[in-house]
Amino acid sequence: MSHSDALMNLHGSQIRGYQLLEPIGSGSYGVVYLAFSGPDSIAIKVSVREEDLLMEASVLQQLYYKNVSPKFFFNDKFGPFHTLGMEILGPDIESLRQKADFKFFERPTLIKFTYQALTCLEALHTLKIVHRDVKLSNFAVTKPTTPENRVAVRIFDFGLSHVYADADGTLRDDPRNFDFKKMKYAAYEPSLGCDPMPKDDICQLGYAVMYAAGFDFGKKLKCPDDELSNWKRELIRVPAETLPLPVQFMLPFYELVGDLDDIIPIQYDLLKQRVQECMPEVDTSDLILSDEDGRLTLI
Ligand SMILES: Nc1ncnc2c1ncn2[C@@H]1O[C@H](COP(=O)(O)OP(=O)(O)OP(=O)(O)O)[C@@H](O)[C@H]1O
Repeated sequence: MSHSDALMNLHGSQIRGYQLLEPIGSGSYGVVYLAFSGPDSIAIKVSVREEDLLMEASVLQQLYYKNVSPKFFFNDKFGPFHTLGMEILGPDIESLRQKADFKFFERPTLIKFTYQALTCLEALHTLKIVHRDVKLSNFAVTKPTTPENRVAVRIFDFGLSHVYADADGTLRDDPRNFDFKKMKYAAYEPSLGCDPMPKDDICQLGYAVMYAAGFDFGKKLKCPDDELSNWKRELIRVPAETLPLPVQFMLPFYELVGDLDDIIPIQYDLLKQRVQECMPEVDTSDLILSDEDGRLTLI
């Protein structure tokens, strides 16, 4: 059996006293299992990529008290695999988008998601860590705990993350040498070959929000490279003329994203203020995962 087949067939295995049940998600390099020990349930990611998993464990440890990511429980070896035990989250934002009417979120949901996702990125960037893989499927909501099913946005999957600077601000190289030019949804500057920086995470968040609003981002990504690159550049230069219709109402946010650079510190409060300005009546903390007859809707 190959390693990737074995990764999918760990049901019943015991890791650190937890019994693995069914896989609840999988990505390019890992499978995430639901695991139980008595009444406790957690998520365990099992992967063959040691370096990425160690990076992920380190980021989760640093974010433990920030309430922006799943809580870290352990990392360990399991035969040829590497494992990461963490708090179990609710559904990821991409699967919730797929379940939404017409496969896009209503405007208030977009505002709440963007606002809370910015809080997640701020916590990460404060640690001088850049995520580099910001997309809807790398955000999830917490498991609902209140009777009205209130949830909060969390960021996860730090396999591509990088500590981009030392405490004194000296920039650090990543020996893994990922080629972000090949990532179709890379922000404009990384798509030209520049190292991704915090502003690029926010730019990618802007793309994710367009997609969540119903813009056919998949089709855009299939454009020839030159056309795609021009569009990304124009989005920064003249957002009012370039923004797709479903997110025109968020122009104040996109204008500020277009002004970000790598020198001036990012003003997260101002970004969040701009998001709020787009719909002042929306309470950005009031995110609900409604469950009507088993149909999950993020509102
Ligand atoms: N803590 C968690 N709780 C619940 N589900 C999770 C958790 N972590 C990950 N998942 C699920 O597992 C899926 C895969 O996880 P993740 O994205 O971390 O794996 P990956 O191999 O790094 O993926 P990618 O190909 O995106 O890099 C996620 O989309 C999500 O549905």
